[in-house]
This record gives sequence, structure tokens and C-alpha cells, in this order.
Amino acid sequence: MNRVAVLSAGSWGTTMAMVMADAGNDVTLHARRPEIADAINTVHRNPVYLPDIALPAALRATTDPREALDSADHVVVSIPAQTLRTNLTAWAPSIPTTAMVVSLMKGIETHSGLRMSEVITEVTGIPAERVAVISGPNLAREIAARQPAASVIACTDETAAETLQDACLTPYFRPYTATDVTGCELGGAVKNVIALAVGLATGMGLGDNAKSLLITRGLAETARLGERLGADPLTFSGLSGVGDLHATCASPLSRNRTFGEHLGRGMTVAQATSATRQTAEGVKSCRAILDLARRNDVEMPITEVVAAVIDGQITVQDAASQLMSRTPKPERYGI
Ligand SMILES: NC(=O)c1ccc[n+]([C@@H]2O[C@H](COP(=O)([O-])OP(=O)(O)OC[C@H]3O[C@@H](n4cnc5c(N)ncnc54)[C@H](O)[C@@H]3O)[C@@H](O)[C@H]2O)c1
Ligand SMILES: O=P(O)(O)OC[C@H](O)CO
Repeated sequence: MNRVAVLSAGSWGTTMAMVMADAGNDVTLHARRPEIADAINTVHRNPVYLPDIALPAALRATTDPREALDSADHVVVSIPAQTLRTNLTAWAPSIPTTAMVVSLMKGIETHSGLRMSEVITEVTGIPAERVAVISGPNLAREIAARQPAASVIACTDETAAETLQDACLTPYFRPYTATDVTGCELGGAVKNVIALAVGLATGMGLGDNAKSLLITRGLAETARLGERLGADPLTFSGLSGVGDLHATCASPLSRNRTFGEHLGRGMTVAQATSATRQTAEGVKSCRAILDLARRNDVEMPITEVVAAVIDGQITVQDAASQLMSRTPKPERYGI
């Protein structure tokens, strides 16, 4: 039986802890708040993030990250992307030297433009072959209700990805393996920005044609960036690409789409932030993704207008007319 540490007990961390406990692992979840750890240990519920979900009785929680990390074979990290570096710096000395570190996060670090797996290798010194990412159409609430879902486990070492696949496989959660870590992570991070755009359109009362335009052209700009950064363009046709993009843009459960919808209805960024409460990664990552694109000479018009709306530089109406007044061009993949 594998020992798994999950850091920490938000919606997705708790859900993946449940999946990995159901898959037969010995899982310890790190919660920052004692009342969450106590509730998981006593009544087997996470009262803040998933109050209506019965968690496995075998799943344990602790407020002490060192206790969670003790003898862990797999260390699964699920915290807001912009807090990863600071937290990981504190946790790194307690990570067992042979453990795999797995990122569940879908963001890009703002000051460095690094993907989450890159932050992990940089901070911990753990080689890329022992760092993996899980990304796909994975709305936590549906999986916590044990509804069927699939995902991608990407690691440069295919055997390591297969080991993790075994450790996450349940009757309701079907992970595929991949070696294109860059493509999987970029698909997950950029789809949050496109979901913000689709939310904006929804909030403004625009129709399905406009949403489909954003999704399709959003995928094109994601693939364009990915290809420039060394990803396999076909990765964006898979679960971590179009699969996640579709689920996030279509679902009212998505925090990013809902955040965009608030803005489209006229809320300010501050109002939308307090209405959302949970992590909507696209809000901070959109600027980091745009900077990354500019540094690599890649055009990302949808990301550009989303970042300008979030930064208060243009209105949502300006965003729509800016996109619609771009120079006409042929539709070619990646253009
Ligand atoms: N919820 C989903 O459906 C889902 C699915 C796939 C991927 N993700 C990704 O997983 C990551 C986590 O998302 P989530 O949905 O669990 O978010 P969440 O808002 O539900 O939970 C965030 C967790 O991080 C902790 N946290 C917040 N600020 C922190 C800080 N400064 N230092 C340490 N811990 C802090 C919180 O206590 C909480 O446990 C994000 O990158 C998100 O994009 C989420
Ligand atoms: O709620 P969101 O917008 O963070 O999206 C959740 C997942 O990433 C969907 O796969």
C-alpha cells in the first residue's frame, strides 16, 4: 500500500485524497484549519469545501504538514498557484527523498512565468522524472459525488506516470498517462482564462455562437503558445486540452467561468473576488500567461483582453469589440 500526503484540504485536494483513498492508498490530508482536520477525522466530512460528501473513514487529516509528509511515497500538492513557492519552501525539507511530487494546480507563477511543475523542481531540486501533473476535465464536486470522470497524469518518466495511474484508478476516476507535461499544464492554466472570457460573454447576455467562438479560438491560441514552448500540439485535442476547456467553459460549477460571469454582469474585480471566495486561478494567471506569450512572440488575443479587463484597463464591452475588429484572416490550425 502506498503512503500518500495531500497538501491541502480545499475542494480539489480533498477530492483527490478521497479518490486515492478509494483506490486503496493510505492517505493523509494536510488541512490548515484545525476544525477541518477534526471534522475529517471524526465525522468524515470537509465542512467548508465539500460539506455534503461522505469521505472514506480511512482518510486521515492533520494540521501538521510534517506528519502528513512522513514516509510518503506520493506528495500531492493542491494549493493556489501563487502560494506554491512559499509553501513548498517550508515543506521541502520534510518531503521524503524518494517521493514523487504531483501537482494538481492549474496556474502559472506571476513573477517568473513558470509552470507549477517547474516551480516544484526549482524549489525542491527534485528531478523532473519524479514530478508529475494531473490535469483534465475534473470539476471537484462531480468527482467528489463519485460521478465518472477521466484525467491525464503526465510525467516525463512514463513508468512513474503508470505507477501514479495505478494509485489513482477507481471505478469512477479513470486516469490516462502522458509524457507531455508542458502541454498538459498549459492546457489546464490557459483554459481558466478562456473560461473567464466565456463567463464574461455569458454575463453580458451573448449567445452560444459567441461562446463557441471563444472556446474554439481560445483553443487555437492555447495550442499556439504550447507549440512554441515545446508541447505536442495534439495534447490540446485531449482531455487536458479541449476536454478541460469544454467542461470548464460549460459548467456553472467552474469558479473561473462564474467569476467572468460576475464581471460580465457589471461587478468590479473586487466584488467578483469576494463573491467567489474559492480559487479562480485565471484571474492572476492571465497576466502571467500573456507575459509568457509576449516574451515568446505568440499572439493570444483572448488572453490579452481578459488580462486588460481584470487589470481595469478596458471594459467588457471594449473587450468584445476589440476581438471582433481584429484583421480578418484564414482559419488555419494554430493561426
Ligand atoms: N476545484 C476544482 O474543481 C479543481 C479541479 C482541478 C484543478 N483544480 C486546481 O487545484 C488548485 C486548488 O484549487 P481548489 O479548488 O482546491 O481551491 P480551493 O479554493 O477550494 O482550496 C484552496 C486550498 O488552498 C489552501 N490555501 C489557500 N491559500 C493558501 C496559502 N496562502 N497557503 C497555503 N494554502 C492555502 C486553502 O486552505 C485550501 O485548502 C487550483 O490550482 C485549481 O485550479 C481545482
Ligand atoms: O472551478 P474552476 O474554474 O477552477 O475549474 C475547475 C477544474 O479545473 C475543471 O477541470
